[in-house]
Amino acid sequence: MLRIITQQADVSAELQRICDRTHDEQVLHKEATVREVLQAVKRQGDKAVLHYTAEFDHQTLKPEELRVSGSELDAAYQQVSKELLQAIRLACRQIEAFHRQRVPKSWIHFGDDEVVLGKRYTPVDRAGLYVPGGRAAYPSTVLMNGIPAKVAGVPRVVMVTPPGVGKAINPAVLVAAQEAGVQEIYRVGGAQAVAALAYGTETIPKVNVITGPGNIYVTLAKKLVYGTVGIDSLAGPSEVLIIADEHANPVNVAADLLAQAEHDPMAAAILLTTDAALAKNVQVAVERQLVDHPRRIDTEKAIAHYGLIVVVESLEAAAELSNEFAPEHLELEIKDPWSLIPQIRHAGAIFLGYSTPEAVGDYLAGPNHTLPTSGAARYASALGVETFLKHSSIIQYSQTALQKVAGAINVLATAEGLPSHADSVRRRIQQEE
Ligand SMILES: NC(=O)c1ccc[n+]([C@@H]2O[C@H](COP(=O)([O-])OP(=O)(O)OC[C@H]3O[C@@H](n4cnc5c(N)ncnc54)[C@H](O)[C@@H]3O)[C@@H](O)[C@H]2O)c1
Ligand SMILES: N[C@H](CO)Cc1c[nH]c[nH+]1
Ligand SMILES: [Zn+2]
Repeated sequence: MLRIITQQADVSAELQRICDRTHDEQVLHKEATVREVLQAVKRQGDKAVLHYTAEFDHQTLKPEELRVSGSELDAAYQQVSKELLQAIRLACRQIEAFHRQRVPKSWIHFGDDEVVLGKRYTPVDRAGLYVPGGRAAYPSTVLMNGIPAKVAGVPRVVMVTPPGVGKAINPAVLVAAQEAGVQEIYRVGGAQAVAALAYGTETIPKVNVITGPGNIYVTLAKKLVYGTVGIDSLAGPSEVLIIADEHANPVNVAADLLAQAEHDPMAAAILLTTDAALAKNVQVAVERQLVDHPRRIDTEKAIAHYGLIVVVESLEAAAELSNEFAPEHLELEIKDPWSLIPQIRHAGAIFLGYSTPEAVGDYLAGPNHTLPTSGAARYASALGVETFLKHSSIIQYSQTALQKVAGAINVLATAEGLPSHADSVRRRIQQEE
């Protein structure tokens, strides 16, 4: 049952508990498992990858089966319906159109005294995309990761995803990969997949950046390999926070809460509402919608542990609580959503109005659905083209320009106790004189 509390109760502490669910003490034993997997893959390569695939995914693979073959890729097109292929292609077009807007561009500025300054963007050489596959198949995540990587111009893009029953990968995932231009796919998931991408194995190449969402094991692994490789953000178990007023439809609000809760027993679903009657009606609607839910057990777990309805005093109070939580997805199911926007400071994606279910963003609105969770939206953002790019600063000085700043550099270098810095400038000035 989805709990209802009022704002008088210690709401902030309760929201913090839900927010911290992936980095609290209860996940420490999972972190120990992940550390063990990372170390083993680093030392033993494919052997460890295959061992953990047998242990956690219950699939016994030979090393040569790790990479998805060309014939399996071709066959996938025969296994998906025409409607699914059309939907994937529509999503592709919309996601690509969105991500092509405002791609960071290199720039150069020619200033006085022949000083040239700028930034030069270059893609990483190799990117590794993690596509989840434990509890559901995610062709949409293939597109959300593969398309920005291709738009960024990454020369080698590889994808990992867990093997399903009979070692097979969901054909929709394989079709989505090909539509996004990704051909190099390995059947491995969890922490062992992240480790393989971070350290490289005999079969799986080491990459420069690992992107993509995943469950607690994947997210902890990404956190631990950060530094050896870059990562997009900590995009862990899904979450939604809905701010709703008395005009919101309780059945729709309930459906949106369940749409995130159904991802994972560690998913979070929170409603902040100014209307006590709506709170009760949503609670009832959630129960009803759970009755025949095909993913009932996991979804109920998420709702029981990380679900909450709070009756708040005002929309402003709701916005403040939402900022404390910093949700992955924020829905504003209120009459004038634009009026609340200035108060929203931290959210991965914001969905405005009664007719914008979060699912539209999950699949095909265009913006990326790989988003920071567990409070990471306070400092991180959606995956984007820039995730696959880095920039080098460009600096060129003429002799005249150097002469003008030599004195100041000398003072700064002396203050820092770094004489060779000062010397490297002074020598050039003296050479000219
Ligand atoms: N934040 C985002 O942007 C976003 C987007 C899409 C999905 N998601 C989240 O991605 C996740 C997908 O999770 P999933 O489980 O379906 O797929 P997954 O691929 O993330 O995880 C499955 C893998 O977890 C590993 N694993 C499972 N149990 C284990 C155990 N006991 N010990 C060690 N490893 C274990 C297995 O190796 C398996 O391959 C969900 O939490 C969903 O909410 C987040
Ligand atoms: N809601 C997920 C992000 O938390 C993305 C997704 C993919 N498919 C369905 N939903
Ligand atoms: Zn979703």
